[in-house]
Amino acid sequence: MKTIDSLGDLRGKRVLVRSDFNVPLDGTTITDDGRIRAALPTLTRLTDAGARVVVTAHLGRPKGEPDAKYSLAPVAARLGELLGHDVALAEDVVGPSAQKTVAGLEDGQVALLENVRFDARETSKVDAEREELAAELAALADAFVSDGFGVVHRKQASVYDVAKILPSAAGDLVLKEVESLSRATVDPERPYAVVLGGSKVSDKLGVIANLLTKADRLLIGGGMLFTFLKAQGHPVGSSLLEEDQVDTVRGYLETAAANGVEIVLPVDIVAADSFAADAPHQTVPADSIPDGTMGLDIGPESGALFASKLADARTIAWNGPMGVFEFEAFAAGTKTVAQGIIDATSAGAFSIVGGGDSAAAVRLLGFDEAAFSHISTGGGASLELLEGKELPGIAVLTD
Ligand SMILES: Nc1ncnc2c1ncn2[C@@H]1O[C@H](COP(=O)(O)OP(=O)(O)OP(=O)(O)O)[C@@H](O)[C@H]1O
Ligand SMILES: O=C(O)[C@H](O)COP(=O)(O)O
Repeated sequence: MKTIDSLGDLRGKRVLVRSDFNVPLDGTTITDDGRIRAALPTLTRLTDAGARVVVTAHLGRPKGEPDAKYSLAPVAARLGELLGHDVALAEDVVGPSAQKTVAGLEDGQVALLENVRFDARETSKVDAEREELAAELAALADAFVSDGFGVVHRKQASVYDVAKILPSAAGDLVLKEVESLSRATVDPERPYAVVLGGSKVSDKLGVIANLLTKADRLLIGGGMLFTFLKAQGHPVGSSLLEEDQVDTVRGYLETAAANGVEIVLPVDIVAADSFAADAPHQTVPADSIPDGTMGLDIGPESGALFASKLADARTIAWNGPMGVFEFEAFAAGTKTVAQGIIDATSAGAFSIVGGGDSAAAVRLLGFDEAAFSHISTGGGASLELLEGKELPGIAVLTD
């Protein structure tokens, strides 16, 4: 991959940086700023070099038009605090405000463009539409640095197309992530265990087919476990479910059995009456979730089972919390798995935590980040790398 050094002397140059600032928010309060902090090395390196830094990023999944709920204003404020000087936020993506903000930048200053997904062309499946937005972004800069590792699996204008127009390089975060994750993709030490959870079920079910050819054990928790339970013929109440994936998942179970890959499913579930922090709840066997209740965490027996399957692993990748860890009552499964991974790491395993929410869970639940071998800022991106896929936002930076 091309590095920032390859861009030459950047003093006085306008450098467009794609960062991943898709941080968890509670209203306008950032509940975990890990992704912003992870972006700082590249940003300060560029400002130290005298560049005029223009950052583009997304937040959430707005519908291709401005939506105040997804404004990057809280991010601009936090970034300014962390950098120690104000970060101007343009009111639009590439319009008059963006152009004026960039024109006002001095050497060594940083500005942020408003949520790039406020422009429908960013995520368009039509090449020409993305290319048009990429050209407008490129017109704001002299060079491009791709540093939003969490989004390099997206073939989007600010990630992929713009890199084809400007002299481009991978930022330090992207380089570090790719190097660390390669320990799990290039000849991993075995047993290799992958723990999957979270709520982006449709995104993540697809990765299982590929992981079945790479990992020795797959531990399934979080929102996707219910599609597995359903595939085994069990009731799941009103839990998260991808009904149209049930047959596919049944196929995964068969393939795993035929290939000698162990799929470990929870044996008990914490089922709640509703999706709320104070919802009445009970622990029930995984094969009999009562009607009208929803599974919001794996149960204690499952936690112990998962920990035992991690204890002798030599490589571990974890993506997605085991339950709704944001609510204290449903955080135990995620805590037990995090502790299991930490114990295995102390015993010599190489461990990767992937996913904005998983990394946030580790910090919010009070675990020491240094107790894991690598905490990735990427969710889908780290998973796709683990699957062995070529990521568009990486491929485009390769000579
Ligand atoms: N059983 C469940 N039902 C509903 N939501 C769940 C369940 N288990 C976990 N979650 C939710 O999953 C969310 C995290 O899922 P996600 O797939 O986004 O994780 P991630 O891969 O770490 O993050 P990202 O893809 O954003 O980097 C958390 O907010 C958590 O509350
Ligand atoms: O949170 C993430 O995983 C990245 O920021 C990508 O977001 P997306 O899944 O909405 O493309």
